Amino acid sequence: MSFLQIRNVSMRFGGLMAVSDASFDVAEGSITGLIGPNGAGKTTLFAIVSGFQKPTSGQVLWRGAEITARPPHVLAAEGLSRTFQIVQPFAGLSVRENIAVGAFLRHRRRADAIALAEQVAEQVGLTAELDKPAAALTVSGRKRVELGKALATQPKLLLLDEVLAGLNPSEVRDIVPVVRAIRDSGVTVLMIEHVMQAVMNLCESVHVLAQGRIIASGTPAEVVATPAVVEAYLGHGAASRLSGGAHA
Ligand SMILES: Nc1ncnc2c1ncn2[C@@H]1O[C@H](COP(=O)(O)OP(=O)(O)OP(=O)(O)O)[C@@H](O)[C@H]1O
Repeated sequence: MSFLQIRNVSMRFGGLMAVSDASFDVAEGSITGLIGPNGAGKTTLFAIVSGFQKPTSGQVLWRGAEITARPPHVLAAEGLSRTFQIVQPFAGLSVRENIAVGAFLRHRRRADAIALAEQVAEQVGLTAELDKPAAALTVSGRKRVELGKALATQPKLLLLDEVLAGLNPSEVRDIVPVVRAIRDSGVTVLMIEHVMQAVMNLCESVHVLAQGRIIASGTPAEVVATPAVVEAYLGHGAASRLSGGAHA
């Protein structure tokens, strides 16, 4: 049985099919990538999987049970959490308190939530920043807080929406092992990512969305060598131009 199954999911906004008949599976214990050009429908698909949006049609199954349109807080309690592309820490709260917001899902007592937050802060490399106001952190620090907040809900499946966007190459190199360690601790990861260096390093399998459709699935090396993927990113005819088969 697949851990997560996305079955023929479509999402229409007026005349626009943001996601069109998308199907793919995520294996338990994997780091799976979801890539594609801007506007391909990746965030919309995440919103559907995490219960923030109800698809026009199709189903999401998790551990064999249908979870389509189950509310986000119910899914979080069941072990499915997500991060957001635009990170918005609670500005008046410290890093410790921000991460504890996630931990309160599992603990009623403040002391317990804070203890879990401190444990998670170590996992995401924020121990030295625990007392700082979250708003005082760099982009990279705020991304770690967002990751920590989701991790503090103790997910079994973690959806990461562009955690590496806006980071410089050395910051990306620093976060890649953090994501890998999260998976190694038993959390299945599905990540939207534009930073291909990280996708190549981290993901065992990748699904490519373009104009709402899954156009390729495979290992990172397989999908980047797929002509349809090259064309989705670089335009019609790009694949044959790159391989020297035609002249622009
Ligand atoms: N609530 C909405 N109402 C109308 N159109 C929407 C809505 N949400 C997304 N869209 C449209 O759906 C399409 C897919 O958007 P989505 O944000 O899912 O793409 P994406 O692949 O995540 O893009 P990016 O990589 O730029 O974040 C876009 O054309 C977007 O404008």
